Amino acid sequence: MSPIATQTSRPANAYPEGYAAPPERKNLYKIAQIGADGIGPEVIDAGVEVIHAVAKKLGNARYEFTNLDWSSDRYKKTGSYVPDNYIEVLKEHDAIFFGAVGAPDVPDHVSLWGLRLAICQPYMYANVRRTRILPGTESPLRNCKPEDLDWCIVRENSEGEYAGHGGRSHRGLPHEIGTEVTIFTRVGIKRIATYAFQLAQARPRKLLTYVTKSNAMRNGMVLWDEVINEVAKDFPDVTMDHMLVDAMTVRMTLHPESLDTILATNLHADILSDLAAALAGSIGIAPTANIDPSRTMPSMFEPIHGSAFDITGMGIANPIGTFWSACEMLDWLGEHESAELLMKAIEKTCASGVMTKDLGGKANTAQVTQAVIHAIMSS
Ligand SMILES: NC(=O)c1ccc[n+]([C@@H]2O[C@H](COP(=O)([O-])OP(=O)(O)OC[C@H]3O[C@@H](n4cnc5c(N)ncnc54)[C@H](O)[C@@H]3O)[C@@H](O)[C@H]2O)c1
Ligand SMILES: O=C(O)C[C@@H](O)C(=O)O
Ligand SMILES: [K+]
Ligand SMILES: [Mn+2]
Repeated sequence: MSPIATQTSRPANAYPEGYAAPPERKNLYKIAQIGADGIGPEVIDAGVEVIHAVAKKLGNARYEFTNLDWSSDRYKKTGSYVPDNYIEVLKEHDAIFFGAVGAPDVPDHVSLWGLRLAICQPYMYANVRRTRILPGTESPLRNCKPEDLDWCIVRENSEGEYAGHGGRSHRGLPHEIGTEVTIFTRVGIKRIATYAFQLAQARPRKLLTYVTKSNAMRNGMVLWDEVINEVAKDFPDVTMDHMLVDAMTVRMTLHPESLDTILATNLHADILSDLAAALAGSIGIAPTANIDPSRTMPSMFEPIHGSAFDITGMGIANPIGTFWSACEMLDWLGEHESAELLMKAIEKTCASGVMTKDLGGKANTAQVTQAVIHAIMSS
């Protein structure tokens, strides 16, 4: 167990700029809008509204959204989530603003691979997931104050347990086999580790905890440990420690203040980031940035949650995770002032008690959206 570091100030939405030059400011940004399934379109429509409000307030840039119908409905009609030239279509945009994919009448592995993974897996190897306890909201952890939980999880987004390798044989027989082959490569580990160190370095505490399971998993996870320790030599100013993933769940719950930047594999970070969102109050608040650090592809921004069949169409989905994802998008585009304005408006709205049911409030999606827009316009 590592020493418990003390909290400094709240970090800005800092992204490392070590791979590609920061983008040039533009007057007009083209955004691919993919609400997709379930509550996805509900929260993305709300997100588009607040981005337009930010643009109106600051008058520094405009945002043009291309509303793409890539979804399970499209799949059911045409047999495909995306058109054949989907990468070319996306490349005409500066960023992708994504809701969620998954429908009750399509197998989840078909929908996920048909859309989210088709876009992110080959191109956006860094999945960045920040977590904080927003003002006016509460952690389910007893005595956990907002300053005790301020994390940035870096999830490997291209390989690992979700590489898509494996197969099925002897179908339907008692000795049927299914394999899910985990792929770890030196290249894949080195690039995500470098990214995570740069991100940790950009945050005030300069503290990186990396997570593996290199006791039971004795090949690929040991390669992770080795490569991360090699990369660490280039970042002497970053304090690093290591956790096995099972013990990490305990540390997140009992010593949240001891963590800052967290690096983990595709599967481990998928699970730990949902846990992080819940420990900060709700899965409905947490953002995701799927980043291509080379800026060859537009990066994709989405709330951490899925399509939430149980509340679809009720107008009660929490849009904060989507708004925070919009902040991440604006920041990645280089519109730092816009990102800051939107984050302040989110915080002000939560602090005023206008919140959805998942956070213990009474407001619906539209009321939270209007409150955030009001906070933007009156700032
Ligand atoms: N990135 C993605 O597109 C993504 C992510 C996760 C799950 N999924 C897909 O979504 C579908 C449902 O998955 P699931 O149920 O495991 O996870 P989920 O995130 O959709 O829902 C889990 C629980 O959290 C609640 N919830 C989620 N977002 C909320 C919000 N904004 N406000 C209030 N409550 C919210 C839901 O009502 C549900 O009770 C599946 O098809 C799954 O594959 C997609
Ligand atoms: O892991 C995925 O790709 C789906 C979902 O669980 C997510 O976290 O985005
Ligand atoms: K999502
Ligand atoms: Mn997930």
